[in-house]
Amino acid sequence: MTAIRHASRALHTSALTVSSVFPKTTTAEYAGAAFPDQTETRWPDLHGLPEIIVTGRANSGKSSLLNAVTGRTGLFHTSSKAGRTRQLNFFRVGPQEGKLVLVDAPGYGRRGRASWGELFEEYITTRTQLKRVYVTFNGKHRLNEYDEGMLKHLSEQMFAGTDGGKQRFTVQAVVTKGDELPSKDFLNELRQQIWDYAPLCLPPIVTSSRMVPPFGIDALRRNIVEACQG
Ligand SMILES: Nc1nc2c(ncn2[C@@H]2O[C@H](COP(=O)(O)OP(=O)(O)OP(=O)(O)O)[C@@H](O)[C@H]2O)c(=O)[nH]1
Ligand SMILES: [Mg+2]
Repeated sequence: MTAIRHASRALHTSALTVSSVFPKTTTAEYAGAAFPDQTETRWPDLHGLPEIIVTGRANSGKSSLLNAVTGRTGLFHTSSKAGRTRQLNFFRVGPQEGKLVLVDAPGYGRRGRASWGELFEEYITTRTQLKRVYVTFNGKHRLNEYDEGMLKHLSEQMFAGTDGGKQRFTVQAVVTKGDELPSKDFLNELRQQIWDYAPLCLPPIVTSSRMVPPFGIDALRRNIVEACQG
């Protein structure tokens, strides 16, 4: 069984191209969830498909971003009220049994909850198929202490538990709500702040899920496919 899983993982990853994962009509389907406050977390078994997870402050536009990435409007539930996503939601993307998995996380910060943070922590420390963590920053706001804490923490966790210093996952910044960015200088400030706290964080991709057509999404799709090839 394990051998079959390894073989199928090799198949999944060898053929990854942007057009094979995200064709004009992208196949994306709900593949399970992991819930906070469980005595033992039950993780969806997705046969080792590569995964990426999207985190960020509550209401920063994570779920809207994933709708844009999959070309949907309501696949990922969104709300103008912070705290809409309350569990880790797994979505398989790509034809047949899927090529990769997108994971939508609850938000952190003043409007987040400790148990959501614990679930995220368990995910990033144990999920071996995790390839890249995407951290979203609302283009209207400066980083706050929660963002700084998350960036520092991810910088440590990237290498945690690996003897030879092998990186367990990479971290990519994404500026959301780019339609509301006050200025280019503000973006440069955000970029600098991110690097101050996470020097290895990949430079921000600027996006807007609200613009028609959405902005920066092709770059993000390419980035996701590249992350999942590794
Ligand atoms: N202006 C603008 N608003 C956006 C954009 N993307 C999302 N929003 C709005 O931001 C709000 C929050 O969006 P969500 O996608 O639910 O944010 P989230 O980070 O998933 O929120 P939680 O799950 O509550 O943490 C909604 O009112 C969205 O319409 C964008 O690109 N531009
Ligand atoms: Mg959400």
